[in-house]
Amino acid sequence: MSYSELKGLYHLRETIGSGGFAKVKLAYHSLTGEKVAIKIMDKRSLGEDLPRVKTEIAAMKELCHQHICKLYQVIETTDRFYMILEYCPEGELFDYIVAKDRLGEDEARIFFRQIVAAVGYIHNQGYAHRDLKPENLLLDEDQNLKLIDFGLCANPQGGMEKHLFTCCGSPAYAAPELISGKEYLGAEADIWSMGILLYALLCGYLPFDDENIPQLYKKIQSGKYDTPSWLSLESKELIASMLQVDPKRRITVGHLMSHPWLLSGYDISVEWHSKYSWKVDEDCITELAVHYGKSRSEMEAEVTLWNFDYLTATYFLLLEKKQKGRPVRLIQQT
Ligand SMILES: COc1cc(O)cc(Nc2ccc(C(=O)Nc3ccccc3)c(OCCC[NH3+])c2)c1
Repeated sequence: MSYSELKGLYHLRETIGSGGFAKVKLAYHSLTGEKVAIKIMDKRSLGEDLPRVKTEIAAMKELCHQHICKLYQVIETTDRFYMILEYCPEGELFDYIVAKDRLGEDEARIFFRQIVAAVGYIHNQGYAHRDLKPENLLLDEDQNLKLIDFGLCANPQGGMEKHLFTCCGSPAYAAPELISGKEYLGAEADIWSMGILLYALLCGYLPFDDENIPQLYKKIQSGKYDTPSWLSLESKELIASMLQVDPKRRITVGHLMSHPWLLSGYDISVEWHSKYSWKVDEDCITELAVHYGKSRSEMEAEVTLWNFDYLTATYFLLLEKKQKGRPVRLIQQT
């Protein structure tokens, strides 16, 4: 494969993941030398999943948060989509839980606070993820969680969203109202999935599980699950407040943020605001202006178009370098 559209912009390395209609390759951004992940999708094999990609790209352009995997650039050609994404080398939360069997409350709390921060931000931006599960939470090099795969996300104010369930994902994380095909709100379904996630973190297995799908649906709709002895009273209460069959009785992400279980050991509620501001960083603008031989105001005007082109990627990756204490410098191209 040539991937000629990436030539000179990114140095492609090995494939680090391949799923249904996508392949993810490791790459280096040539101007900063920073590592990125490039998700490559062939339009032909996408078929009816093509709208999912457009949904995801539109959402990712709006969602910029420390616990959401960052989209740096989008390249669309006649045959392919390329999404240039934040590098998350420590794998999936799913594998992390399996490797440790289950997490203690303190470690689970660190991760769950990050998940609540990401979902709180998404809901505040008027979105719902709708496919929350440990496979969609990756760990970056600092062991921070990054939420990925917004292919099923939607505007939670939407009413009867199309019953997407049949085409994807494992039902084990799906809310009862989603399964019964009733009208549902994405934000409420996300809270249920977070309950399943917290249970999986603390127990190492799922509250509702069955190979037989109709049986699994019955268990989910019953809302009955067992709580192992090692769970504290507070964690049981928190899980119960999310795994409410009636979505109107379910806790909201706003109340989650100041729930006693999430606060214990911390004196501040979950900080869900994005650390990124759309206000540009002066040092990065200066370095870009020097590199491209433009004035700072010209450079700032071009960057703040946020075209998710190579310039957007270069700006965000320069900002990453600065935040990691590396020199805010571009590599002079020979
Ligand atoms: C918005 O972020 C998204 C959206 C999406 O649809 C898919 C992904 N997928 C990603 C993103 C990054 C990685 C990654 O950096 N992996 C990695 C890097 C170095 C070593 C090992 C893995 C990614 O990896 C896929 C394989 C991991 N199960 C997928 C992000």
